[in-house]
Amino acid sequence: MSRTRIKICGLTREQDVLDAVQAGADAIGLVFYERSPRHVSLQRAVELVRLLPPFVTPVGLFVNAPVAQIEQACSAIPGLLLQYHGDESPEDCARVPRPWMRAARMAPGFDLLNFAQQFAGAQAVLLDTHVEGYGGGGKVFDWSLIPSDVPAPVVLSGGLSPANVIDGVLQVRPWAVDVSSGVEVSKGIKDAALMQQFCEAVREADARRLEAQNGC
Ligand SMILES: O=C(O)c1ccccc1N[C@@H]1O[C@H](COP(=O)(O)O)[C@@H](O)[C@H]1O
Repeated sequence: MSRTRIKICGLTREQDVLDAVQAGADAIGLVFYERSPRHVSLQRAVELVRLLPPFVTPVGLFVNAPVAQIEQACSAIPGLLLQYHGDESPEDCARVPRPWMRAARMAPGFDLLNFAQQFAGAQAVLLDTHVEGYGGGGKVFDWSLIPSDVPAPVVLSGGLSPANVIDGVLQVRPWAVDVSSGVEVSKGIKDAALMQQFCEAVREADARRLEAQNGC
């Protein structure tokens, strides 16, 4: 069993990046969507990424962005993983030759298997709750909507917090979890203790999975 990877999204401040790394984040998310309260400029993103140690991945979140903007971000931030969180088509997602994942907006009736097949070039599908706007709404969706045979690594997202992430990991068994609102004091301002609790809860869930697997 591989441990559950952790992405903390929507970082805007140096101290939050340091605290996220200290807590054990595997990836940090930088929101390049101008309408988000967590939006960062490219210059700011570059400053934040400079604080990352090796093996912590910067993720750039885009919503229907022009290709030139994505290319500019990729040139400025080597190693940027792209998160497409809008209405991008599979062709849109493949335009910039970088690893990418595509967000699915989960709601009753949504055909996730078909979606994952359409976006077969993705490194992962990120499952977020269907909310007004595009995401970061802090709302949980019904995890029973997720089929057991999604043909791509799953990143579970949408309203996760230290209080519910153990259940999420045990029920969904995702490749990774992604959190934003659930570790914030206000939009774009993270809380060190909440990030720590979130990462500890994921470790606890992994330990319980391992125990169950070993029949303890
Ligand atoms: O964070 C945002 O403001 C945002 C804006 C537009 C699209 C996605 C956004 N955030 C992503 O939404 C999910 C769920 O976030 P939350 O934990 O429910 O707040 C997550 O992947 C964020 O990266």
